[in-house]
Amino acid sequence: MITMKDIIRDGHPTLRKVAEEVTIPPTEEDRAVLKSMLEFIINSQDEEIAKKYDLRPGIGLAAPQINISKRMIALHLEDEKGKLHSYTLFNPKIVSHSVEKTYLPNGEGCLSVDEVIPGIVPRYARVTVKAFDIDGNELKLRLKGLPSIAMQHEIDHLNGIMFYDHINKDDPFKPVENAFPLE
Ligand SMILES: O=CN(O)CCNC(=O)c1cccc(Cl)c1Cl
Ligand code: NI
Repeated sequence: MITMKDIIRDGHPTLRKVAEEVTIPPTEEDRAVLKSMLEFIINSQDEEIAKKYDLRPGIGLAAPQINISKRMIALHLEDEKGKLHSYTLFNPKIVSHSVEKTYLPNGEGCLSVDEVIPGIVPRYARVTVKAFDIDGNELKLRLKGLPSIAMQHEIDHLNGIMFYDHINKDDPFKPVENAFPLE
């Protein structure tokens, strides 16, 4: 099982690389790694397991965070309507997005960043994503709200981008044009 010791931290070069596309159909090994990434996220949200293994909670994980520079991500979160969004994806790609932007009022965090970095992280309010599922089938997702924000945070990891790269360095809480707080 993945634990915090497997997660690389800011400064590790892999976090700033553009990850390689996964060959489709995926190998058994790629499938096993992706499943273990989802398992970690679910474990990190389980009070007992997280306490037992000292896991920091997360709603997503990208393969570069476990030093695997491949385009694989896992997400496991509920949206504002209580709908579960649980995804294990290969080669996710944003194919279209809203002009409107949104951001989490309390900012974002990252398992690969040990310190809290406050500030507005502008994200597209809505995204359409094409990807391949755990079996190599192509799928299309239309997301808004927290699922949309988390998807963008994870796809950024595949392109060597960290959430704080989006924060205004001069004024972290400066209003962003056409961006509205979530909730
Ligand atoms: O890349 C994934 N992580 O670093 C896992 C830890 N961060 C989070 O769960 C998290 C927290 C707040 C906002 C967003 Cl969008 C995310 Cl994703
Ligand atoms: Ni992250």
